[in-house]
Amino acid sequence: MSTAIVLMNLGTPAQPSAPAVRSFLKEFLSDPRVVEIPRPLWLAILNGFILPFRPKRIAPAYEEIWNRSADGAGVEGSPLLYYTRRQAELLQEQLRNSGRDIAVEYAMTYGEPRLDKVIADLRQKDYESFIVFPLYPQYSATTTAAIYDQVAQIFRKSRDIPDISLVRDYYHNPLYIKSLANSVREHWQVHGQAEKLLLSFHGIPKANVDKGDPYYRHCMETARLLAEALQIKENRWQVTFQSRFGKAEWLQPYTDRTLIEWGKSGVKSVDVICPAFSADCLETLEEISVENRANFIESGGGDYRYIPSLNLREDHIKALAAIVEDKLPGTK
Ligand SMILES: C=CC1=C(C)c2cc3[nH]c(cc4nc(cc5[nH]c(cc1n2)c(C)c5CCC(=O)O)C(CCC(=O)O)=C4C)c(C)c3C=C
Ligand SMILES: [Fe+2]
Ligand SMILES: [Fe+2]
Repeated sequence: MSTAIVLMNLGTPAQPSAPAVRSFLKEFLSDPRVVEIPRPLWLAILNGFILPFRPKRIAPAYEEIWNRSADGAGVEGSPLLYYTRRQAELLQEQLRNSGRDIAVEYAMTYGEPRLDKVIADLRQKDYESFIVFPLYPQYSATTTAAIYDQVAQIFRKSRDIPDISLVRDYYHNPLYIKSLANSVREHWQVHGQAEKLLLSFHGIPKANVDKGDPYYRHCMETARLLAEALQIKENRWQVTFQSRFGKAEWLQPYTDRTLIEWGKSGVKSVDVICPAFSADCLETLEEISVENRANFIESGGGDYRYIPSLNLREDHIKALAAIVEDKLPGTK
C-alpha cells in the first residue's frame, strides 16, 4: 500500500497586503477551534472590529518578513510557507535515504495549499494510506484538533475511507529535544551563554487550559526536558507565552512583560528560543526578533539574541523522519 505524508502548519496570507491578510484572518479566526466565544457574538466582533482594522496594521509586518528566511535563500513569499515546503522536500529525501519510498507533501490549515486538495491529488495518484503530520510539537485544540476536524470533514461523505493516521504531538520525542538542545549549544558556541534563556511559546487563552487543553503541560514538559538536556540551573531559564490576542487572560507569564521587567531589573543578556514553532514565521521573525527585542533593550536590557526555529536543520528533519517511522504500517 503506498503511503503519503502531509506535513501541516497554520497557514499564512497569499501576499503581504491588507486584502490578503484580511481573507487569511477571516478564515483562520472563523474556526470555532481557534476562538471559542459564542458564534453570533464572536462573528459580530470579528466582522465589526477586527477585520476592518487588524489587516491594515499587520500587513506591514508581513511585508517586513516576506522573503526573510534564515538560510538567505531569498525565495519570494512567506517564510512559513517556504520552510514548510522545504521541510517536506528534505523529509522525503531523508526517508528515501533510509530506503522508504514515500511521498511527502505539505498543506496549511488556513489558506493555500489546502488539505482537501492535497489529499484529493494524492488519491488520484493512487496513494491509499496517509499520515497527516501537524508540525506542532505541543498539542492544542486550537491547532492540532483543528487539523483533525478538517481530516474528518474531508472524508465525511466517503464510503471507502483510506488508511489515515495523525501525529498528535511530539514534544517528548528525544530527537526533537536533542535538536532544540543542539541549536542552543551551537548558538552558545558562537555568542556565548547569555545570563538568561527565555523559552517563549505561543500562548492560548487560560480558560482553554482550565477546561482541559493539555497545551500548557506539554510546554512545561518541553522546557523541563530541554533544560535537563542543556544541564542549566533553574534560575537561568524561564518559560513565557507570546502572541496574546484579545482582552481575555492568556497563559502567563507573558513574554513581552517578562522582557520589560528583565530590562528594568538590569538583565545583561538574554537568549530567546521559541520551541512551539517548527518554522520561523511572523510570530518569531517579527514579534520576537523585532518587537520584543525593542521591549527588552528600551527598558534597559543588554544583549538580546534570538535562536532561530528548527527550520531546515538536519537534526530536525531526522527527528521528523523518526516520528514518521513510528507511524508507518508494520512498525508499530
Ligand atoms: C486568536 C487566537 C489565536 C490562537 C488561539 C492561536 C494559537 C496558536 N497559533 C500558533 C501558531 C501561529 N500563529 C500565527 C499567527 C497568528 N496567530 C493568531 C491568533 C491565534 N493563535 C493570529 C491572529 C495570527 C496572525 C498574525 C496576527 O494577526 O497577529 C503563526 C504565523 C503565521 C504566519 O503567517 O507567519 C503561527 C505559526 C500556535 C502554535 C498556537 C497554539 C498553540
Ligand atoms: Fe497563532
Ligand atoms: Fe503576533
